[in-house]
Amino acid sequence: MQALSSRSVAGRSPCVARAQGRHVCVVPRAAATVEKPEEKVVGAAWQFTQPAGKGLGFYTGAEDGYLYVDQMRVEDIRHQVPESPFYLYSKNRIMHNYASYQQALAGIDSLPCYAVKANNNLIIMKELAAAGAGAVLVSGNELKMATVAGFDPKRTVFNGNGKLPWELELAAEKGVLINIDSEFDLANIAAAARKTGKKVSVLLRINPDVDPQVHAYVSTGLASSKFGIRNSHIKWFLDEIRKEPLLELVGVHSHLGSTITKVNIFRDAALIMCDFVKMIREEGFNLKYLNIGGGLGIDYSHQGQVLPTPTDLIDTVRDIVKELGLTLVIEPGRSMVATSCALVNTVTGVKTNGSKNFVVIDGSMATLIRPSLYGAYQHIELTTPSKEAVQVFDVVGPICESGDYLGKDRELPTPKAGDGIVVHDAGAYCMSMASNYNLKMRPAEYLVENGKLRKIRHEERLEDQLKASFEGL
Ligand SMILES: Cc1ncc(COP(=O)(O)O)c(C=O)c1O
Ligand SMILES: N[C@@H](CCCC[NH3+])C(=O)O
Repeated sequence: MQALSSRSVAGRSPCVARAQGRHVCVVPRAAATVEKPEEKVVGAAWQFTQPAGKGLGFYTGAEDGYLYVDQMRVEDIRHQVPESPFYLYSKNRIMHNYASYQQALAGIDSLPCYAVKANNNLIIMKELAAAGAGAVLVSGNELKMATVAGFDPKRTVFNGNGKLPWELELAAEKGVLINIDSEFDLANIAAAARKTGKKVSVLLRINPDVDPQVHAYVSTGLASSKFGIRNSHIKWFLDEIRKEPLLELVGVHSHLGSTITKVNIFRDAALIMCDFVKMIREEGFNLKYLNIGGGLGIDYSHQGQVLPTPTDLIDTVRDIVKELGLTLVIEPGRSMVATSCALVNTVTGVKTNGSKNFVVIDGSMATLIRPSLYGAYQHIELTTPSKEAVQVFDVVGPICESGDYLGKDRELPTPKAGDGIVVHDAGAYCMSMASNYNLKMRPAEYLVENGKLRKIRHEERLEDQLKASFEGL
């Protein structure tokens, strides 16, 4: 390993408790007025005005025990909103999370790209684009949506192991940075460049083969991964790129995985990438970008877990980026939006099978699949204080699958039909992974913004499904 590996990271701030998740504080109550869902013009970059923990995002009121979002009671919102379940977001929290990355990146050349796959709500994308974020995309439709949202295509990265010719042509046309994932992907990117006549800036996606210590389904940077090039073939890739006058190799990319909770993992990978950068430069390429992907985890446990912040993450690679004179590209998704949202559900009923108690709610694995798919924990609580007996419940949906659950073995005050119950940290990979299984309709989305409730996406209707089936009504 080269010089950097033996050095400690100068100026690294100690890990501090993440200012995310549930906070307890007293705030004045605001009435829940719903704004009409029509589009709003997005103004200049949003100014962050509230410090974390003071009515920022979701928290329990210390005096009344109600669940709040910013200054509004979730229970009041629930009574204003006709649909259930629905996703409820705090704009303050989203912009605070983005501002945390901006602050962390101070002092280095950087391109923070929001991973649209985490949440592709157009209004949320518009807010982040207006605040100056770039975007990381994995499909042509994400690119189209990002363009509508106002992201500058030249500040977007197109990633993926199965990019289609039409998607690559669109990306080439718009001047998007494109990651090379394999031999065939390189051939397709070159073909797109030739077809459009555009010069394309490309990055090589390299697997540093560092274990991110996460669920196998969200681990992406090992040598065994389906993503990225074969490292042993790197010279072949360089030779092929050299032969293509319309391709310019401008950087290297790695993405280790998601829900990562230790920043030394990012440093280990960055050091390996540093060796690749040096080797590629020696081959005569003028690299500008080191893209370390996304992957920073959040405290889903709500137990005050001490997790690294964006500053901890950036500080761990700061010296590497500076020494190499590169622009650092980051691709956060989860850590930008997860904590900004709760899925608000209604209790349908409570039952027992003799050995287990169940709270049956109207949300399900179709609305939010992470617990069913990964066994992921997302914190669950009632929207109102309760003096009912606390029991252990599985919180389940109505889908015709035994794997349809939102939480297992949760201690909750016994709720009754009609009560509000939320699944926390639902801003990332929840709505964007929702489905129509059992013909459940994907839910509406609401945003709390400046003390007001704004509908930012309609609930899907059965008519939409019938139209897609050429039937209409
Ligand atoms: C290439 C790439 N970049 C960025 C992300 C975003 O990751 P996260 O949401 O964990 O920050 C992902 C998803 O894991 C990804 O595959
Ligand atoms: N969908 C996953 C994350 C996948 C990240 C994309 N590579 C999750 O919910 O945790």
